[in-house]
Amino acid sequence: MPSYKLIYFGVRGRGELIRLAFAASGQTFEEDTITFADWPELKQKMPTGQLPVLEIDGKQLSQSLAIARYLGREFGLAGKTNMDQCLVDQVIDTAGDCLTEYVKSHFESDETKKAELRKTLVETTIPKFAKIFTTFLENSGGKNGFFVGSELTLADLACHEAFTDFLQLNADALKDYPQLAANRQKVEENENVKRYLAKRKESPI
Ligand SMILES: N[C@@H](CCC(=O)N[C@@H](CS)C(=O)NCC(=O)O)C(=O)O
Repeated sequence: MPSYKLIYFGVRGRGELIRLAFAASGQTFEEDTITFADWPELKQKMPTGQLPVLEIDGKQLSQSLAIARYLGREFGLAGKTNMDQCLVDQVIDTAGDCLTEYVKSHFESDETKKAELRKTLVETTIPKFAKIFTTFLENSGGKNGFFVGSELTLADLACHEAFTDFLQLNADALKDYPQLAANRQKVEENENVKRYLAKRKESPI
């Protein structure tokens, strides 16, 4: 078994799909949580000058989604066929788009602009993504409430993570999307994920 070390900040952010992939697979990994005070020095030593970085037996991998997909393939969460992998990937990349939108408001320092960005997120962006994910759920041929195949994949984990952000802005964000709400529940019923979520610290991002 290789040794895994995830280097990231103490937030969910772009590290969380990686953590969820480890958690769902019951795989152990070490976490090196970087403080913002320590970051400028460490930044120089990271391949892209950004985090997350996953070290596998000391080899450094960058780019959160490349890392998540690698782990997905290692742990059987990536989809079984080439087509299934693409169906999983379209959900992962859409969840990445969700995060990109969410962080715009999160890191906005002007309170008036922040409120405007949040209003757009709640009224327009979140419903738009909820519809896209629902279409994926309907069209990807998944069974048992999962996006792809008949078991949990990175697609389910990525959508769960995107809505962890969105539900903080609007607790009713899934009210009109029953298939998505049911998919979220399926993820949370996974015993490994349930254990992980029960211990996870609250984080705004
Ligand atoms: N495309 C990269 C983006 C990585 C990224 O934006 N990392 C941010 C944290 S989420 C970071 O390292 N920020 C600190 C910096 O750029 O100095 C990925 O998905 O890993």
